[in-house]
Amino acid sequence: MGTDTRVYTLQDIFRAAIAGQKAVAVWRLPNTDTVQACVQLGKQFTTGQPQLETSPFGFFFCPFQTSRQNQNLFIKGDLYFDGDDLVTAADAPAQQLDSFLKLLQQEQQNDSWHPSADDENHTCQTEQGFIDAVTKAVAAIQAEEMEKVVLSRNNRIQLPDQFSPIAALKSMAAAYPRAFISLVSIPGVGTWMGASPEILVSINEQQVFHTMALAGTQTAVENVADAIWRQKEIEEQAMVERYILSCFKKLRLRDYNEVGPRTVIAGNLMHLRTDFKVNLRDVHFPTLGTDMLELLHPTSAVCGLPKEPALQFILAHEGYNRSYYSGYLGPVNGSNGTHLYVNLRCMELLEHEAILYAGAGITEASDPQKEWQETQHKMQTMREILSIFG
Ligand SMILES: C=C(O[C@H]1C=CC=C(C(=O)O)[C@@H]1O)C(=O)O
Repeated sequence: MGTDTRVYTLQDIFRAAIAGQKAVAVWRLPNTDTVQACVQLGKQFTTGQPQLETSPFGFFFCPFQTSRQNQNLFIKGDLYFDGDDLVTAADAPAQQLDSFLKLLQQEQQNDSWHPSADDENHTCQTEQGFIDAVTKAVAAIQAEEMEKVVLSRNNRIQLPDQFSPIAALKSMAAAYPRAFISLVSIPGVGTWMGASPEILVSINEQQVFHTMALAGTQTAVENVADAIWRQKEIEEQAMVERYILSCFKKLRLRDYNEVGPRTVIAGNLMHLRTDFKVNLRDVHFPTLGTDMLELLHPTSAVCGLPKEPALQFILAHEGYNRSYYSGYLGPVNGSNGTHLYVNLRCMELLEHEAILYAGAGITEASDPQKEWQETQHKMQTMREILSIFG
């Protein structure tokens, strides 16, 4: 790896990536201050099932369900920005690196992004459509076709004239210190930003594997110790826990540490969360990250339980393509390890509009109107950021 001694800002790097038609990912891990970024110089982004242990450094961006249109993507870290320095990978293609550095030095002024294509993918469900789907889901659960299903929707809103992706990212980082903050922009694919509260799979520098069961939602109270949870949310979260435990069981892994459920804050909301950790050095299970990722996604926090009937219900009744919402994203084999988060509390950027995404866990005790309200509250996480631009 080589280090360019000139001082660049995150904005310089993002703008150069957009001007040069490069894929770029920017992220900030929870409870840290450093905003990191990586840029891929080549044009091949599609990848198969992520293999975490053997992957080069980069950033995965994977959909809820893979299809021809929504593939697993990988932004290889040809260039890495750690908040101060720009570092080049030893195998970065020399010619493309040269052109990129020229673009950087020219100081691009344009605050744009690789827009998502404005197609039928972005049809939005009406309030009545969502409520009808929830009503059908409750009936299907009562008929014992499944125990839980997560139904979601999207909503298009006009982007403010002054909108800037890097300014929005910085606002997210300041507003949501406990969230995983991200901005991903890929030519021909689109641009997504979000503030996720949910780890899917993470492996830190000490080789500690971490996943979590996050579910149950209510608006935040000042003191989390005062939070009172209804039976509905307790059961909803317990199902996610049960699902994670079933994945450990499939891998015959018994040596995990479980803490929770406890109440956690996520922006304007609170959730119930149970953390599961495994010391990979103790269990001698080097592929646990890859194996769990394959088993976990999509978890019952975004799909349902049992997984298959819940998935079929979603595909039949949601009425739109989730695309990369409720997929997963994050850096792999970086200086802080591998950190894949569920793509929640997010939005997709078209040229002049943002598409906000949110879902809610439906159980037999769900009230359709309340579930609609819950998706409104979840969309507030991104609305809040857009409102900063007036
Ligand atoms: C599906 C979403 O949230 C999940 C994560 C936490 C709580 C959830 C819930 O209470 O329904 C969802 O399972 C979303 O934010 O779009």
